[in-house]
Amino acid sequence: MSSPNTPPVSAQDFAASILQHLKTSLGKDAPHASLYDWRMSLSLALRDLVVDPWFESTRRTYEARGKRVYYLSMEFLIGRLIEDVAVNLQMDEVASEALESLGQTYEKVVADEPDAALGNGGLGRLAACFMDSLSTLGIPAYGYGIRYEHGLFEQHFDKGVQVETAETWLEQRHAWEFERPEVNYPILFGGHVADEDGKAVWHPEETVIASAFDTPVVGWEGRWANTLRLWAAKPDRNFDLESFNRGDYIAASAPEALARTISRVLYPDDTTDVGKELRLKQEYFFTSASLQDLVRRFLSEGGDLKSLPDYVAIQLNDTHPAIAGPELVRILMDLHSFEVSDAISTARGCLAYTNHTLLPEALERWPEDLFARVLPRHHRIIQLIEAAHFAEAGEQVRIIEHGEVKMGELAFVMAHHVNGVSALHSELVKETVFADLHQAYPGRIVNQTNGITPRRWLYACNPPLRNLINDTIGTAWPDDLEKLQGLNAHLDDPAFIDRFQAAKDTNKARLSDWLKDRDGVSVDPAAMFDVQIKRIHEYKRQLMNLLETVALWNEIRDNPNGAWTPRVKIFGGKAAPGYVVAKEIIRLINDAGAVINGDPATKGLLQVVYPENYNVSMAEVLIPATDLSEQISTAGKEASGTGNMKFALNGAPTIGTLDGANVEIRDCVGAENFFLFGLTAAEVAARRMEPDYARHAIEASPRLGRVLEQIRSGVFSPSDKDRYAGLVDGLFNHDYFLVTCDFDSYFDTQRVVDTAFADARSWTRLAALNTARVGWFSSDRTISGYARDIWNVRSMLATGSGDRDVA
Ligand SMILES: [N-]=[N+]=N[C@]1([C@H](N)O)O[C@H](CO)[C@@H](O)[C@H](O)[C@H]1O
Repeated sequence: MSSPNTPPVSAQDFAASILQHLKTSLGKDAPHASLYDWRMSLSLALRDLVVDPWFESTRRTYEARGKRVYYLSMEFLIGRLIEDVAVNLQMDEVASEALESLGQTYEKVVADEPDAALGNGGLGRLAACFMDSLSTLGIPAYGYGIRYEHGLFEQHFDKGVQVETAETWLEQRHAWEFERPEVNYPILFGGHVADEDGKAVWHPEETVIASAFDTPVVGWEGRWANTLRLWAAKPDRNFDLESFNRGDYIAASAPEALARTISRVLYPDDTTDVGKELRLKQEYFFTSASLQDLVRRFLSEGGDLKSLPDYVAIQLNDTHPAIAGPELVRILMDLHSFEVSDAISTARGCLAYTNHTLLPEALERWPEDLFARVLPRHHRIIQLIEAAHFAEAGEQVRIIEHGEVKMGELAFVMAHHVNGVSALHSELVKETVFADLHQAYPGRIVNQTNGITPRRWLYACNPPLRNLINDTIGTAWPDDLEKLQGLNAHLDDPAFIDRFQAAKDTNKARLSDWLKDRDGVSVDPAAMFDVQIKRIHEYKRQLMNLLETVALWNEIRDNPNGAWTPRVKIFGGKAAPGYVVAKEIIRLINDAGAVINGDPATKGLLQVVYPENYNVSMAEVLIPATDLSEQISTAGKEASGTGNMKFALNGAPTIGTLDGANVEIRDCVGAENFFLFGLTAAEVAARRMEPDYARHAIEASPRLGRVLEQIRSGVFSPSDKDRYAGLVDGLFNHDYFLVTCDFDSYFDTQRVVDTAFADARSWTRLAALNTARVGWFSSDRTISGYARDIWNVRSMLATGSGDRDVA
């Protein structure tokens, strides 16, 4: 079945199209084709079906003079695209049949595609989910980012230690992009600003060219397609032949190498301020290119820049593109002769900013001298913006302070709206990081709780459950996810519960086969798959999960005849290469896992698995197979989380704290259907005031004390006894994330989970209930909220005149 808007394509026709591309695009005939050839031919054949809706969407937006959304993000954690496009075009079954008729296996061909890993974690994946929802809702939009040559590093374990190697997604041709050599912009750096005839004129020292690569993003049923425009850096001058002829080959290729450095690699830090000059240049590079591009488009459609806010809604994904405020002011003042106050108000009318974290180390602050050296014109403009802000709201909050340029404050002052990413987080943003600005600009901070696209995170990654849902409530849910509520009526239908269990079992069997094939690891699909997959960070408390695992190991060995619920503890996640403690935690999980997995006393009852190189594609295999979702961050620290939503949607109940979007998930599924533990955000703040709170917590918990002593004394590092002494001492002396204080509550709640899981039918009912009640966490709902409350844009779909209400 193909979508109503794409021409019906039979498997036979589609097979012919694949063969055509094999011949003319890959220059191969079927008998000599490699997996790469088949994968590319399939991708190109699918891409052919996206081009018409893409052109149509662009044409209709142009004709309607509709308002466009511009989503500026340093990260787009896309993953693979074949299945996403096939599913959105309703071509997945046709594609599978076509390949089969050509003697190929769809799953095998799909798995050959490298992930586009242009992001670190939640922030980057959210941007990718948002692009899918913008197209599905028919909202005209561009995503703007950087076409990194190397995405997030590849993670390997060397004796349990994380080692990083460069990611190489572009070593092979990227099938989904269209190069736009005609779309390029000069990006200026350094130099000085001179006052000439009363005007500030920037004389840059360095110029790099930003060149565009476009990827169409098609929505559900192919009704609309937007553009993801990624910028690559190129030198502004040709190859230096003279140096080459002189034999100075380095000098000859230096301009190219230097320029390309800007889009060479993604900085691997998640929720940490990078603070490096190259990072600032990356942020300005893509932001300036994007603003120059959208202003050119607006003017080419006959627009008057004074009305720019009526046609352009720019969303800043965190502070990484916060330079957009001064840059748009520069473009309006220096290139279009706006007065400073008009330039500032016009720019603010276009800009909105999303805050994704409260962690102080993540708030970007650039040394003023570095900033002024790299962006001398913007340094001046920020002083003008700050002066206007002082005039409007007083001088409580400065943008430039203590020799630093604070990008959060700059983004806030230059935005008409600022939003947090969960209800709890948005309140904490008002009470903490932006408390003064909230006072000065009441009503500017709003909430837009995150969401996930159900097309990738249920329809595509979980066929067994998808089919069950289709059979039970029909097929309208993929772009109207709250329709899943219809499953509530089936929770007490034994046949439905049987099928739900069967779907989970199929996914668990698939995961165990995947682990066996990939890593030679055998897991028992009948055991509870207890999964924590996310970036490694102390506030996410993978360490507490490991401590509980060791405590359970002790408990089982102490009570070998106890009625233990077999568990497989599955961890997945990368640590930023420079994050020493996080890398220690990874090593400890692997070291402890090796000892526990080798212990005959607990074999079959407890196992630790940590597959290398967690990424989007791995999440798509792990999440459908999960029984228990670990969302155990210190309350007040995880702004939202989005993995929590994916697990619940795929029928995995949550053990978690009242943090981020966990709070709203618990509200949706019901408190009795959520395994809650731990201190609340307010209690965390109070506990931190108590002296020696960690030591007291450990003294009060012999179970925890025993585990810490085992780790400190080298039980899991016999060849290097003191390997974890520092890590354990750290818990005793400055357990900032209250692992020690929440441990007992966490351990006890895990035992409640054991008992609940032992009753298979009621557990399956609980799992199905989660799926039924988390439809609200669709990124379609999130984007509808942004469209209504922040962007004031309308969908182009229903009536074709851009006035369908997307609320
Ligand atoms: N940066 N950043 N922030 C995060 C994630 N680490 O990427 O953004 C994500 C997307 O908003 C949040 O879900 C998550 O809680 C938050 O920590």
